Amino acid sequence: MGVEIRVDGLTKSFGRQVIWEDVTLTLPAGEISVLLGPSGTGKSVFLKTLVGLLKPDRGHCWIGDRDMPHLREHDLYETRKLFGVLFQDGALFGSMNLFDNIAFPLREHTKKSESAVKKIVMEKMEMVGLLGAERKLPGEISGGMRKRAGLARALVLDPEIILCDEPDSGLDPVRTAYLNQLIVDLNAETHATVLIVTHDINTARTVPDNIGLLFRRELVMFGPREMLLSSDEPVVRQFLNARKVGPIGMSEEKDVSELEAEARMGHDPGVLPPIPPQLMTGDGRLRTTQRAPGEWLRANGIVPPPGSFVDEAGRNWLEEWPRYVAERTPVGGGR
Ligand SMILES: Nc1ncnc2c1ncn2[C@@H]1O[C@H](COP(=O)(O)OP(=O)(O)OP(=O)(O)O)[C@@H](O)[C@H]1O
Repeated sequence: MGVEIRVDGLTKSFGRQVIWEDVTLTLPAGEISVLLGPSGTGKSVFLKTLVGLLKPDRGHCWIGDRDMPHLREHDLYETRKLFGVLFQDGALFGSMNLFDNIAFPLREHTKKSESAVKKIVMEKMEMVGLLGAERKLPGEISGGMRKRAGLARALVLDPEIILCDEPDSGLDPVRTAYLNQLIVDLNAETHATVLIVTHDINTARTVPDNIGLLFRRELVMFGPREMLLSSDEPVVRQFLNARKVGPIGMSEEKDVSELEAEARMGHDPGVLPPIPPQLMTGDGRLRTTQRAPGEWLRANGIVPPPGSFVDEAGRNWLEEWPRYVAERTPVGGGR
């Protein structure tokens, strides 16, 4: 079962450059969260700080009763084993074939026999669709395959927490859809707590239980997917709807004159598009952390935009949900 991560008052700077200040949020155990933000707002720095690769200036990051920034080297090393991290470029060793790359954490952190290592590596390679590519070098395969190999490597220690830094960058939309499905299925199976950094708005809108947005050195908002998808907050609205109108400009933020010009031109943020149904497991199983469509909106008295929760096949999930749940029991609970 995944673990909760509580981030409290986290602040990070490099020299005089403050990256973000006073970030406070809770990543609920077993849920999928997405972190968004314009380029350079420190999303990768945030992931590296969570896993203890970077030290914050101040603040806490609690994994259970362990506060990552304040652990001694040995405890930090041990706690890191709870994490599986998919770095932006897959971070594979160029001189090792895929099998050895994926086996690396097992050989490094466990005393498993080579036959046990082989069994786990092959299982994870099958999971990400890489069987048959064991002997290939990272330089001989496509970017999408490298991502999947990076993901397989992140999974070999059966992590409680999975951090993915732009898993979809450089992937075509079809491969992105497959990877998103893989992450949702994995989460259902293992109950790992997942945090994904992405620029892909479709991923952000459909995959997570929660969404957070970094902008202007702070966490503007973090909460349930439906809360951000129905938010009036200009930055959140602009980002989640990929619009030009709003506070975010080409070089991070627009200045006052640009915003005044937009106002004079009569640009308005427009109507909210329909809220899409959340991506569910590939084989129709129910995740234990899955919330009912529209649950957060109903609890907060918000009427969703017309057409919300209708999928590509025209099914309305607000109506389908009770029957769907009645036919299923939640899946997983892996460990
Ligand atoms: N080790 C480091 N030393 C100094 N500055 C750093 C270091 N790592 C990151 N930075 C700076 O921190 C800022 C945030 O970088 P980061 O890569 O986290 O942004 P990001 O939001 O992930 O961007 P993108 O979406 O483009 O990947 C950048 O200005 C970067 O130059």
